Amino acid sequence: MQNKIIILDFGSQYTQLIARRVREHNVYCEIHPYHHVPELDETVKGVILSGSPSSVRDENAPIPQLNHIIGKLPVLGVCYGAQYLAQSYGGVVEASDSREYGRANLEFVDNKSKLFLEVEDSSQVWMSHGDTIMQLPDGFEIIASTKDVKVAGYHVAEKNIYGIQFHPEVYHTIQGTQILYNFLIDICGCIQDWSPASFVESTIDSLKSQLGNDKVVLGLSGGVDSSVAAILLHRAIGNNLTCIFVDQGLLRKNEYENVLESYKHMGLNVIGVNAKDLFLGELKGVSDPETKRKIIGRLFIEVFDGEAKKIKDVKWLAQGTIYPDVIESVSVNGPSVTIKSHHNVGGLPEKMNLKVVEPLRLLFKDEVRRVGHEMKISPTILGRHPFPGPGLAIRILGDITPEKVTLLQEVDHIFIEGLKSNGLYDKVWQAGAMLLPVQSVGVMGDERTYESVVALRAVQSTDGMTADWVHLPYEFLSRISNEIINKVRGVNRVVYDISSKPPATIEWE
Ligand SMILES: Nc1ncnc2c1ncn2[C@@H]1O[C@H](COP(=O)(O)OP(=O)(O)OP(=O)(O)O)[C@@H](O)[C@H]1O
Ligand SMILES: O=c1[nH]c(=O)c2[nH+]cn([C@@H]3O[C@H](COP(=O)(O)O)[C@@H](O)[C@H]3O)c2[nH]1
Ligand SMILES: NC(=O)CC[C@H](N)C(=O)O
Ligand SMILES: [Mg+2]
Repeated sequence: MQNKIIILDFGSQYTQLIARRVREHNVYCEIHPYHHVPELDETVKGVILSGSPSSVRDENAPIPQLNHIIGKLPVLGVCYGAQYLAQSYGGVVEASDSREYGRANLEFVDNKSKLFLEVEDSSQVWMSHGDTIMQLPDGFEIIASTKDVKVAGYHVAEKNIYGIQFHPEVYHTIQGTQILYNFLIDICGCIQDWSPASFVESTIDSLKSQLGNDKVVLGLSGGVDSSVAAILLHRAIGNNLTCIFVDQGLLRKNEYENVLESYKHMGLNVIGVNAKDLFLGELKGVSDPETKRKIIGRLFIEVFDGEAKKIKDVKWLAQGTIYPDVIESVSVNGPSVTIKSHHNVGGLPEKMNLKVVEPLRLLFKDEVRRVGHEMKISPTILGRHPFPGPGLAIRILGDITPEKVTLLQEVDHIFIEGLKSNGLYDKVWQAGAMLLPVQSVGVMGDERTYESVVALRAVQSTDGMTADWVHLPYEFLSRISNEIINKVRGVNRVVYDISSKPPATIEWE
């Protein structure tokens, strides 16, 4: 990779989207919190400042250190980023009556400006701001306006700064892709060298030099991420890699056997560990979601550690951690908050004997799949729905018992097999069932029942960061609901989750 873009995050809900759009142009980028601007080397070609829920007028408004950037690299400020730059050079930003949320059209656009080459005169853009740049500092030139807002875009030639009030990263900004292309390629001079093939090559090289002749154990789950990580590592260090698949007692029905079987022909060295009693024992009576996650994270590491000791001289633990796991788990991104502690990131114990290596830590799920495809991993593995490491523990709301696990495994099995046999599995990004800590009254065979409620969830997504519920056919839902209630003892009611993410999340805990 010869070049990259740095995105400074001020906590906008769209920061991840900026990253995705940049990568869609085959340009690698990294998100950093606004208060941890990384060292710049010659590979960094430009900087994008994100939007923010804060106002530049707030007393505690986020303020970045840009001294070593401005004038040296092209900078694009988006919304808050643009407002911040304008204000910091003496411009005026006010909470004005001309707030804009949603669609707007450019009334004026200087399409001779490098940023707006090819952008059409009345191009539709997407706005989301309450503050408005009322006055620009000297040397700032307006390059776009809307009906309500005079400064929808500006350029500072002397400092190589561009600012835009609208969001080029959202799909509703129709020419956002073009605008980002102009910034990345024409203004920053990036080479479009970020591709699955280049990722595979450069990752294998850097794994080789990072790991040398060291031994590594990898947590293998049968999922997409750890399978891709395993193949990358296997190509880099061969038999110094041992994969460990843990049955934490919270897997899907028959999952343990199926997964072990599916890895048989991949040339990997895989060890299966039955740790059901350990996990279920420590989780007994625990009902707080974050506590469950932390316990599970810790136990996984204990099991990996134990297995590593048996192999001797193991120095590293590899995991299939990907970008969303990191983003949601820790507030690495400064102002964005911890949503939930993914077991493999936020759930790790403070002290660890093994050093962690995570070759996919900077990728989104769809990128991981593309990398897997590049390495010719079987479509059956790459097409699997994601399944969280804590497994059914975060789908059983409240405390966990072996009986609840068995019940939910049966429900999940009926649902997933139903999706498969009806040709719906591949149309859904992720699906599963939740066991609610709720009993409801029913009537079965003329008798009163007082039994559990389960919720089915099926979502569409590209990267797990945002998701929408799938409009599964009523006919299908009706048959599945019947089958579950008829076959699974203890369930007398099935509901379907129709919430998107945000505001909900995919898993219920
Ligand atoms: N049962 C397990 N045994 C060993 N390691 C696991 C297990 N479950 C999860 N892990 C580790 O935790 C990481 C994160 O889990 P996660 O579910 O996000 O990814 P995945 O299982 O590899 O892929 P997918 O998202 O498709 O399920 C995995 O990549 C793997 O390293
Ligand atoms: O390995 C994992 N360990 C975890 O602790 C964890 N929590 C959520 N997930 C998965 O991440 C994606 C987003 O989930 P949420 O919308 O529930 O945050 C979904 O695909 C979830 O299944 C996890 N995966
Ligand atoms: N999307 C944004 O960056 C918004 C910036 C600022 N909070 C405003 O309302 O104007
Ligand atoms: Mg998984």
